[in-house]
Amino acid sequence: MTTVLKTVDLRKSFGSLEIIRGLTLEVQQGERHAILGPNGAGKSTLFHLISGLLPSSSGSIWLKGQEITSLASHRISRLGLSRSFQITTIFPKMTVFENLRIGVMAKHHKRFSLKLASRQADIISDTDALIEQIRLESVRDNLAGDLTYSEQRALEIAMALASGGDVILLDEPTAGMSREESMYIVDLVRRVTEGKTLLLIEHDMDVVFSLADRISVQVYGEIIATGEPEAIRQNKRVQEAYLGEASS
Ligand SMILES: Nc1ncnc2c1ncn2[C@@H]1O[C@H](COP(=O)(O)OP(=O)(O)OP(=O)(O)O)[C@@H](O)[C@H]1O
Repeated sequence: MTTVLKTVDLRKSFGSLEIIRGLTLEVQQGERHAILGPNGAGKSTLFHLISGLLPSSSGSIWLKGQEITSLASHRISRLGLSRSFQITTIFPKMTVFENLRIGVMAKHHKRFSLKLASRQADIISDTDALIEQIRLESVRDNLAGDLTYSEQRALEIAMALASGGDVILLDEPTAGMSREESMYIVDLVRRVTEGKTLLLIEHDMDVVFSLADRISVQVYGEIIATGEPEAIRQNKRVQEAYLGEASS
């Protein structure tokens, strides 16, 4: 097993409030790893630290063996880490194709050696391949703002994939969805992360237990347990801290 992403004794304070409190996490290459935890546990903050959106107060973060703790987010992205946001980040007045083309262009602009014309042809075919992958061909030229909620979330996931990263961070991709919509997203996430590494924040137990190879439980800024779904389900500390609370 190769560790692809790691945090070591990570801490983050906002003023005098410590939100991430010595958090150590290891994500293995190729796994789908879910972070489960109650509201306010600091899960989104953890993603902001890993993706370079916020600086950490102390501790370290490693991607593919390279320390990324103080790197800017665009440099972390270039090393192969892609993320989606809990808040919708698509452009509503642009079409599905135009939205995705922005992400794809970011990837292609790294390859300066290519001639402009062939680069543009590549951008179009990569964008269409992505649209096919998320099965939004029928709404390719519709404005993103006119899509259904679950289609918008699918587009958002595709935006995270567009930059071509092989370590994908998704923050609550099924938030606010019906059961049917959630299962559509679960199926989509499973397909599009095939062969990649996924770190996923998710509240929905059914989603977590059907998608994750391993689960880490985050409570008050710390990981209190990591393991395979069944071991997490049986873990007494987890039951007391989270699962008990969730089912009450
Ligand atoms: N920029 C900030 N300044 C001050 N406090 C913040 C900031 N960002 C987050 N917090 C606080 O940190 C705590 C953790 O927030 P965070 O969004 O990381 O939790 P979460 O586990 O993702 O919660 P949820 O499941 O509700 O999204 C919250 O109490 C929040 O108010």
